[in-house]
Amino acid sequence: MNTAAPSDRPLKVALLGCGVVGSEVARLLTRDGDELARRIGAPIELVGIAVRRLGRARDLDLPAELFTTDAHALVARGDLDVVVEVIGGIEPARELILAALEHGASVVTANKALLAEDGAHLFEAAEKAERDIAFEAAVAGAIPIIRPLQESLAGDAVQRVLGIVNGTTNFILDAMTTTGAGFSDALDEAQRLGYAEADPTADVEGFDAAAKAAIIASLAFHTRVTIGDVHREGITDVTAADVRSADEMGCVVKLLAICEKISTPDGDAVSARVHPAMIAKSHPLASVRGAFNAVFVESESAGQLMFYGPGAGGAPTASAVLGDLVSVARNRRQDVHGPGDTAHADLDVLDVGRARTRYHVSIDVDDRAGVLASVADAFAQYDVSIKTVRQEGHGSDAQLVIVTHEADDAALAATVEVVRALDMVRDVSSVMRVEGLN
Ligand SMILES: NC(=O)C1=CN([C@@H]2O[C@H](COP(=O)(O)OP(=O)(O)OC[C@H]3O[C@@H](n4cnc5c(N)ncnc54)[C@H](O)[C@@H]3O)[C@@H](O)[C@H]2O)C=CC1
Ligand SMILES: N[C@@H](CC=O)C(=O)O
Ligand code: NA
Repeated sequence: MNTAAPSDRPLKVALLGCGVVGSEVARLLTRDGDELARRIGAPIELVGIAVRRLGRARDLDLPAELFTTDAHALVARGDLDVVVEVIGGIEPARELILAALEHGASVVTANKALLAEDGAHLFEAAEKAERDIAFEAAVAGAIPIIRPLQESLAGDAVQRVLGIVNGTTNFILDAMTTTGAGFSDALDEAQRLGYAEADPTADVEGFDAAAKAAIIASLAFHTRVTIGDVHREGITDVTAADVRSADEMGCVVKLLAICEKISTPDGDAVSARVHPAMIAKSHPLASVRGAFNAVFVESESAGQLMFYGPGAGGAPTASAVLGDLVSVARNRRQDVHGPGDTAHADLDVLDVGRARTRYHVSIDVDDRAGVLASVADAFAQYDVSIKTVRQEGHGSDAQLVIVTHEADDAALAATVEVVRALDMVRDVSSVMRVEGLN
């Protein structure tokens, strides 16, 4: 175990993974090593890079001896100060991080999937080893959001966080909205640009955003939220018609992560959900384009804050990784460690049915007398109040487009079931939540 407090000796760093993010970290670490050493107060030495295959053409000017396929042996050297994990996925990333901490290294990771599934275990291991685990890159790429939640807002009471936290899906929805691009062409381009996860299902089905929502909710509300607690819907069912309807209402469609603290008769609880939503063009999140991300935080004393910037891609993510590297290396040098985990609030996580928002519902109907009254009755049955209703098309193309006032998710879901069963209703073709509209 590396117990020595390094004062002037070089800090030894190992890199696990040399893909989109890892290769950019290695490149910047090599190029800017002297400047980073001045910022840390000690030289840094990249002592090893774990890769899956040796000999792959990598555009890096580094000696071949640095590369190894034995990541386990690398983290077990016993003389490392910092291990940077950018392999991704659950295993072997988890066992490598735990071994790194056990051998006395602090850890920097971009691995939201692992943090959202088993963060508690990693934080506990870091605490026991008296080392840091830093993960700014895990949420919203280059945007500083982890540190603001952990430190800058530590004296405030965060009430709600609304974010666009997945670059790939924002890139796809933006392309569908602005150029009319098809879903799969836009996804191919996002993959080519290095935004997508190794398996892009994680992006388009909302798993990546749900992992980030779990991390945000845990930090914002000082509690434990795992990915399994987050209601998740992806963007694969969003159609060109949804995008058009949103536009007609003065909205755009975005994949949102929404984390809220909710008062219940039994005390405070949290809710975390990820789903596509129509958001008013006047809302600051509506203007987030391409692979950019933004996180909108509402807190008691600060009011509204927005954090905005590049949310994905090799260089932006490497920026966050290197920021963490400097920070944990400074701590190593002084033999101290950072704030660690605060999950003392121990709040219940509410089912999505308890979340309240507004809805846009498109219903394909028979164009005949009484249909509007029957549909309105179904909404009234569950106390879902209608704000606007309009009819589009005629005859076999008739459609009712309803926008509701705020209602419980469970009440809306029950209403939709009843509407779907009406014999004048051919289909409920789209149900989408609406945010940020007055
Ligand atoms: N690409 C992006 O924009 C962002 C990625 N992240 C996260 O950063 C991490 C890395 O992502 P990318 O670089 O995009 O993925 P990537 O798939 O390009 O790179 C991962 C690399 O790890 C290597 N690898 C897999 N198993 C290994 C093992 N056992 N030993 C050594 N190397 C191994 C793979 O061969 C690959 O080269 C993931 O956790 C991802 O979620 C976070 C923010 C943004
Ligand atoms: N695949 C992710 C990468 C960053 O976290 C995304 O698209 O946002
Ligand atoms: Na970040």
